Amino acid sequence: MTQAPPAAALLQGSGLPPATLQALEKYSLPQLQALSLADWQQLGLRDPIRLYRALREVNVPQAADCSPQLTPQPSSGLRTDDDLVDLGDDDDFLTQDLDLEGFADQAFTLSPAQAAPDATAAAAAAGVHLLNSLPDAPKIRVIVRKRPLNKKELEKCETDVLECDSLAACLYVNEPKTKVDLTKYIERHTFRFDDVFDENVDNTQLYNQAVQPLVGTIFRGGKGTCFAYGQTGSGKTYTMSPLPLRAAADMFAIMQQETFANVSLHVSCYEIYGGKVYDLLNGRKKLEVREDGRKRVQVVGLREVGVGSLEVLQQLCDHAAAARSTGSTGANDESSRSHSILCFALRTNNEPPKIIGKLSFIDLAGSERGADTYDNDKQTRLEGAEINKSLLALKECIRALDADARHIPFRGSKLTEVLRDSFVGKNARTVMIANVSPNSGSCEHTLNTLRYADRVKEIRKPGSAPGNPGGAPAAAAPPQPANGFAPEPPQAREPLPPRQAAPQPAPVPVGQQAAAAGVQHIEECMAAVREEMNLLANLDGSSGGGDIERYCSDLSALLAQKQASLSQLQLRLHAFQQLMRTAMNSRA
Ligand SMILES: Nc1ncnc2c1ncn2[C@@H]1O[C@H](COP(=O)(O)OP(=O)(O)OP(=O)(O)O)[C@@H](O)[C@H]1O
Repeated sequence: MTQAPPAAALLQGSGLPPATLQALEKYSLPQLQALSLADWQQLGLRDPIRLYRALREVNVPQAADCSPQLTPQPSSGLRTDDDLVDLGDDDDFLTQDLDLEGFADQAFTLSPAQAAPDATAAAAAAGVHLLNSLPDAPKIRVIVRKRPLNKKELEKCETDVLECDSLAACLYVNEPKTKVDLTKYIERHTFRFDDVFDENVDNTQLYNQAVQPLVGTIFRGGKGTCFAYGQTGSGKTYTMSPLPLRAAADMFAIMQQETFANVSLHVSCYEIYGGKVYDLLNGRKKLEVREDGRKRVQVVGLREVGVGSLEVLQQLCDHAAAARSTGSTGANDESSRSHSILCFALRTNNEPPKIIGKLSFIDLAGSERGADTYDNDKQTRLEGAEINKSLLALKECIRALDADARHIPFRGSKLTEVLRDSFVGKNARTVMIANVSPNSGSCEHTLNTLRYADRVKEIRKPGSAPGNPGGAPAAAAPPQPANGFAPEPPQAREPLPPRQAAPQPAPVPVGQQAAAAGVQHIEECMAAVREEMNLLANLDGSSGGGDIERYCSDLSALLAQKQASLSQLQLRLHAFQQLMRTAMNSRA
């Protein structure tokens, strides 16, 4: 313990209770500064929020010594001055509409100093150029990434069932099927997204094309969210893990310009596992999610760390990755069963600090859960049901956001609850990356992933460009940022055709088509039963009124789906009967 002057002496008259001041006799300001609110609580310091505010009022020197470490802390190069931030309790730190005060009137142009030909000016100029070159991101962008066949799949002589047409942003799935007479055939499904990346596209290309525009978004006072969805082993982590570093490199470059001299980058990282939230930068500390008086959801006590370099960020990412939990399931031994969320915040350095932009990267849990329902114990089943619930809720929220719906069902899961702040607001932008495996053995899961992604964006009417949902007129397009920066318009793509996920049957005789329709119906029924079982398993975990209400509404949605499927089958059968009659009449 250091012999520096006790914090108590500097905090006399700050309004802190005598008991707290007495406890502070043991600590210096730098020591306190190096700890989080949670650490203070562990040290027995009462009322940490008041303490934090009192510390803000005194001229707190930079932390030179981080001695009383209670929890694992990434060490070298860390800026600890903002470790004390508690997103959950201080309103100054989270604003519904991000605060661009001080930036609002500034155009991103070179100052005379920046125009001077020295290294600093050149870096600043590069930052200006980079920001100006980033187009505004569309409101919701859905892309698909196919991974290559892996060694194991090649050894098993599995075929590649995916064909990508990147120019047309189309993906074709050649699904191997068996007819009722046991002959084999291929059913071809066509999907179209905002972008389709084949196995030759590397992480750099993916970042530049799909994710980098989000960096521009956050420097213009917006919020960016990028998440990866897909079955276990489809490449979510491979895709997501380099993105934060690449984004941070661009952020640091942009921050070289004078306009952002007073802005610094901060990161937090947490995991949602079984509906509970764990801090990945604070020894997997369990965190509570609460709604504050202004109905804003806060992750209380989440540790946020100032990041001054890519090296430090790399260390933090490694630390978080190691802390992320994996479980063993019947579906995959190394399956990741949690959602991990890494969140960047751009803050001003003045007091109180203001957030000017937020960027979140989410590596979702594996989307496949059917196998868990049968193969594993109750705990695993419950986890699977929780994951299903959150993925369903996520889809519904994005669909509602894209449709500018008045009610967004954020309360549907913990995941959507904590993401609410990232999704809402006129300058919120989302990129969904659907990862798919190419092997024939994964065909069913691949189709499920593509249908999920397709549903996320299906409600955009033909004629509406990405980011301009529902074919709304130009006046309803995302507004210009307040800072005067004029972004390039989102890249125009020809209007999306109506939903194309419905299987296109190969030209086979009418009788076989009818049988195939029957088989498809059986498969849909089985999927619905599995879904119902998941809902029930989930209900099993608790008997709260909210859960029962959710169960009823989920089940009711499922039943509606079943009814629609039955009606569709009846229509198809009727059409087949007509065709058969016509054929028989023409023969007679
Ligand atoms: N585009 C790609 N190019 C080359 N290899 C890839 C690609 N995508 C994934 N892989 C490889 O495939 C394997 C599985 O990828 P990854 O771990 O990212 O899957 P995941 O979807 O995150 O799975 P989980 O849900 O279990 O975490 C890894 O060995 C990874 O290196």
